[in-house]
Amino acid sequence: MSTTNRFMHPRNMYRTPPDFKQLAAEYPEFKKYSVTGLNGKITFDFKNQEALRLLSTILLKKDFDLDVELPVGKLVPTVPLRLNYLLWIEDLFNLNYDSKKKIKGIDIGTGASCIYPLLAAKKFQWSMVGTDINKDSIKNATKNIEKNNLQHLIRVLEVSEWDSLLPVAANDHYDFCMCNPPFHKFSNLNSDDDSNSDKGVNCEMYTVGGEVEFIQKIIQESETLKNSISIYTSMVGYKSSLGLLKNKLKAIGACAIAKAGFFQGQTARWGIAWTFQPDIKLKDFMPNKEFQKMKSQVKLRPPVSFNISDSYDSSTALAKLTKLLADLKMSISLLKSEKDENILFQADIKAYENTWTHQRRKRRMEQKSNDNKRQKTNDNLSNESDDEKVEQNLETSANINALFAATLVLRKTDDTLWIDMLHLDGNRDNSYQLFQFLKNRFV
Ligand SMILES: C[S@@+](CC[C@H](N)C(=O)[O-])C[C@H]1O[C@@H](n2cnc3c(N)ncnc32)[C@H](O)[C@@H]1O
Repeated sequence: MSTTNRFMHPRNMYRTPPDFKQLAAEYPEFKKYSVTGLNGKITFDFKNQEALRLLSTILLKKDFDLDVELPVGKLVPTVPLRLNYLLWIEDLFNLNYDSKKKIKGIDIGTGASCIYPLLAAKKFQWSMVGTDINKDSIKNATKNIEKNNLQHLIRVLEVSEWDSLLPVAANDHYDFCMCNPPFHKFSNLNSDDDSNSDKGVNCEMYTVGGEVEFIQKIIQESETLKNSISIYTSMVGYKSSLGLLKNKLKAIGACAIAKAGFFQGQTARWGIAWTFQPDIKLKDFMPNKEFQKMKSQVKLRPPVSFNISDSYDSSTALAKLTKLLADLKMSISLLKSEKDENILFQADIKAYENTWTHQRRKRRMEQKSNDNKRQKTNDNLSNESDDEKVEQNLETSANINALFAATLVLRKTDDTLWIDMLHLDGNRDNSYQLFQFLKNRFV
């Protein structure tokens, strides 16, 4: 799993990226946009819109058996992001509904691809109404629905910019609504402010007040429609919009509000959901936060220990350990051993820089840099620049946060000397490297 894909939804099949080699072998047109490196690895040109169009078309066919036409000049929908959003909505239904319940939803601004209704119908058998203001998009969306024989589950509606965003008649009930709104404000047109955004035609990506105004309109309509839709949701393009929208929802008395983070490749998007039904539960999906929580839960770890070679007695081992720690420029605060005679040394240690890997190389480089400095000083004796001093100060202040901290213990049981590292906190790779470094010097 690549670093950027580990925050995808756990059920998102693209956590394991597509096998580009296999795609190039199966789809000859794919080769046009991929380059085979000397190591045989295939790299795909993700910046090229034509390449992305082809990739999305292939993935929809291969993984969902959907025949989809993505017209030139229209937004190219990337499949992993669309799936992340739908899977979160599915999570919300899993929390509230029994799995057999038939689900009915609205997709505001379905686009020329009609991607959300197609995926929702094919993958979950949800029945969907998609809306759009663009005639050509509606035409192409209809074509895509017919090509896949999904007319019994999907209907599209051409609406006007001035109509309500939610086409809900009196006595209608929908289980949810979703929306991938035009994110940008018209004032930002051509400002190139989001290099990650999918390239689409203007009305697909731009709207008068940007996404906040667009979603606020959904919020206002929801205030009137209330329980006619059980769960209201929208995708959010800018994280900064989330707070504003949440406040608005609190002000109108939404019973529950939840947020989501959709992370895929280099693109991050967010989601917001709300309900006016007190019996509906909502839950956040913030995979990056859960990852941070998991990391902090492994802070306290069992001791990592090794026993010291017989060639050391207590005093030579203690002398060597204190010298090593001093040479490694670690911060050491000695801890009282609570009268346990077997504990020869106990201290909280903190490392601010990695001084234990590539020691020989570092010594050589230090030597070289000292020689250069000496030469420079000789050339220009009293001319140490203020810039250099500033740089040194910056370096020191940048190191204020420790790389990791641990408690280090040297103890004796029977006739054996032990070193333990416990309560490891911070960068685990670095702390294990230090552990290995000490072990190599004592074993
Ligand atoms: C960012 S695109 C999303 C397209 C598609 N849902 C997707 O995810 O690829 C936004 C869509 O909203 C449509 N749109 C803009 N204003 C609208 C409105 N007032 N009512 C319905 N759709 C609208 C645009 O034409 C465009 O197709």
